[in-house]
Amino acid sequence: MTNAFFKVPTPVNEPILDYAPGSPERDELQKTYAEMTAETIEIPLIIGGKEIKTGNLADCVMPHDHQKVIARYHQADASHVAQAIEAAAEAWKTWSEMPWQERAAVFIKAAELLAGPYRQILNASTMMSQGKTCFQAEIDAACELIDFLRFNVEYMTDIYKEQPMVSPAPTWNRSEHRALEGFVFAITPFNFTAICANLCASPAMMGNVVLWKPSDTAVYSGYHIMKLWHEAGLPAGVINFIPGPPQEIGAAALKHPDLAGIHFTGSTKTFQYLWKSVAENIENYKSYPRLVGETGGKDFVFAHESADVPSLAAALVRGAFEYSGQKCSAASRAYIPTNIWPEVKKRVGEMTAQITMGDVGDFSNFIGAVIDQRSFDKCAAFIAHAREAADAEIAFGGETAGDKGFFVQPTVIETTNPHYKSMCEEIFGPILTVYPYDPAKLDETLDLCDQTSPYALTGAIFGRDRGDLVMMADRLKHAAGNFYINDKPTGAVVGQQPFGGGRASGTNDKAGSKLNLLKWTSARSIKENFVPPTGFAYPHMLDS
Ligand SMILES: NC(=O)c1ccc[n+]([C@@H]2O[C@H](COP(=O)([O-])OP(=O)(O)OC[C@H]3O[C@@H](n4cnc5c(N)ncnc54)[C@H](O)[C@@H]3O)[C@@H](O)[C@H]2O)c1
Ligand SMILES: N[C@@H](CCC=O)C(=O)O
Repeated sequence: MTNAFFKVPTPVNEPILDYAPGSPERDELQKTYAEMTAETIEIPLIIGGKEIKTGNLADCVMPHDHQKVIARYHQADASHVAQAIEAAAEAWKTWSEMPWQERAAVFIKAAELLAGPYRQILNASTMMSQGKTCFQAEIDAACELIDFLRFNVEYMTDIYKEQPMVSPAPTWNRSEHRALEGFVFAITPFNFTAICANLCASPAMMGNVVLWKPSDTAVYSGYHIMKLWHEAGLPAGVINFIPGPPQEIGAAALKHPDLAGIHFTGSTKTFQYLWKSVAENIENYKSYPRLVGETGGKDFVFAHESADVPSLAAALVRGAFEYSGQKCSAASRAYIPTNIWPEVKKRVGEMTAQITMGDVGDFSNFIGAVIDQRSFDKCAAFIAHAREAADAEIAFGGETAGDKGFFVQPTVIETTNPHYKSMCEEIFGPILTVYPYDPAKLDETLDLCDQTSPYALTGAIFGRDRGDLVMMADRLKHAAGNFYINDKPTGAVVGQQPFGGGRASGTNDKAGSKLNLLKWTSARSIKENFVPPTGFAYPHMLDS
């Protein structure tokens, strides 16, 4: 029992290390990467803190060298889901009752471990399994995850501090926040180690227990996250790691009466499937499962003719091609006025030609490969379609090479048709489609941008005149949950631009914010009456 209102350490964004030649962080990361790629590890399930080997093995490979097996992981089946639910229920008894400051301490410690000894382990594992360059791994697996952990602890205390405004005498009104009754099912994508960890950590921080099904292409970094939680002192059974076939694991968890929430990031199609499954089972649950999903995007850059050409061109290249366009925020369609397009195109072409692509262990590369064969084939199909189309052409790039790694050259498609296939559909690869528009048709082109895709995740506008910027921002108000003015549409930072989109892009619960944490708690309003009435009659019933 402690008598104090604790104040948590004030969160600050983790500084991004630059990995310049000769820097200590570069040496350490290169050494860690070399050591980790030299061995093939075995990855068990982790249920109730115990390692479980099912014998049903699958491989983890590197996207830039897909013959290189870095791990063999044991896959769960429906029986392991049942075990994990049991282990989680057991852990819930103590974890959901643990004082908040003790839960906070686990995640603050995890942040410090990650800022220190775990930094290069998580960076190297993200480079190896998800094909990120050192810089892209650093901003994700190290900085963003540290920020999620530190800032969420602060947001959690903000939630707990909020109390009813009024307690008329002789009463005292109070609010308390309970864990959800049951387990949260965290289903995570391949592309951000920080997102995968946070989808588990944010419900757990609020006192919940979690079943975690990682993407089959991010099991390797996921396993290292589990080690981080363990070292930070997270009790057994709070987060249970169950990689394996999505349909089988999903079906077993989704129909269970104790499903209290789904914390998902991934494609729109998968989230819609999950939502439908919950709807079909709705009568079987003990409570209404909370559904939080951040999903696909078709993110845009829209330029006014007054846009600064050099910064617009740089934003297109970085926004579209960093991490091979595999950020949900990546610029994938652009609307550029015809009177500035020739100059923008020249600059984009010059920069694109300088992009280096290859093994991410070679720090001179700007990008690696796309995640897997499926993604490679999808990119190749979009490129082939553009080569054949009468209303589109390949302006730059367009080469692919899949023998050693899943390499797709950064590609710019130019189209005369604002509804051309790659202006509308999410690709999730290094392909940017540009529609040069007549500047006299600004108004209708803004409508096109707003209405062309079902998504509303990120978007950027470029221009100089404040009146034009205000008008464009207003017209595109619902087209993006993360909106940028004269900047690329990627690279949101926790504590600065909480992340998430609307329409088909998700429930917009803003990862890395109080809004998200509120989903993982069930409030109880308490009224205490110090002088309760002793009779039933109202004053108007009394004799005068
Ligand atoms: N909005 C955001 O914040 C955000 C962030 C990152 C990625 N994304 C989106 O994620 C997608 C790319 O990630 P991905 O390829 O890993 O997505 P995905 O939908 O293929 O997979 C996401 C997760 O869902 C699981 N899954 C798939 N089918 C399932 C089923 N039937 N039952 C249970 N689980 C199932 C997968 O195994 C994986 O763990 C893109 O669409 C991207 O835009 C969105
Ligand atoms: N938060 C990241 C995108 C996450 C999705 O993949 C960004 O803003 O670039």
